[in-house]
Amino acid sequence: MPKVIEAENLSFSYGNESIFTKIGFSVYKGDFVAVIGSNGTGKSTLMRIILGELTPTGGSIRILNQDVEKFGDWPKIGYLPQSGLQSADSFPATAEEIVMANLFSQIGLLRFPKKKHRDKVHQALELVGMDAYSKRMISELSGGQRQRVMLARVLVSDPEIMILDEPTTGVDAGTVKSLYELLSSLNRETGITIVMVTHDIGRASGYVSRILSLEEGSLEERND
Ligand SMILES: Nc1ncnc2c1ncn2[C@@H]1O[C@H](COP(=O)(O)OP(=O)(O)OP(=O)(O)O)[C@@H](O)[C@H]1O
Repeated sequence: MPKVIEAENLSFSYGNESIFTKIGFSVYKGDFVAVIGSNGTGKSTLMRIILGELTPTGGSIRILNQDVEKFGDWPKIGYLPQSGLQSADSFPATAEEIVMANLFSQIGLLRFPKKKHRDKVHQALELVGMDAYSKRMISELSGGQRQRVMLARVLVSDPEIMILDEPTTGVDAGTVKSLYELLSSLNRETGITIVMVTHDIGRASGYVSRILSLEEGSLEERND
């Protein structure tokens, strides 16, 4: 399988605080990778480096065969940041609008969505089991329902790679299971590559194909 993310000798520091040193890993097309590690070991930092939001202090990172600083095809990468919409209590938008917002690069900011865009939004909401809530204000949804809407928002642009930073935060055990099942079936059926930061490896390990562990500045593949 081709490599879709490749890190070599990657180091990162915030000022004098070294977060990791000379780590290396590859993610292959169709992988479902869990990234685990204790609080503060740099998992979110690593995701933000993959996304080109932070510049490494050493080494290189390539995404879809291009150096990340030259990469321009960001619609192919879907990102669900940590605690995406958990605190959006007064956010004045419906579920449908939140998902649609991720299509504006295709629609054009000042144009109106066409039927094909509306259909895509509904398909994405249906995929995560939230189409019945499409007209609901996001502030009127539970934490788990918001997380599903955020996943639909990532999925609507048909990304090749999804980067999910703790997608199950604030989600009850039953919903966690169905979210993992959903991710796993998307991964198997569409071949989408998923990189997911999680603290919940106990439950996630049954669904993911590989586990990368970031501890004390080093990254290792776990085979359990
Ligand atoms: N903008 C920043 N400036 C300085 N230090 C930062 C910044 N962001 C994060 N840090 C520090 O870098 C370290 C790694 O943070 P990061 O958020 O990447 O960890 P994490 O592994 O995702 O943690 P958690 O599991 O708690 O979400 C932490 O010690 C954190 O305090």
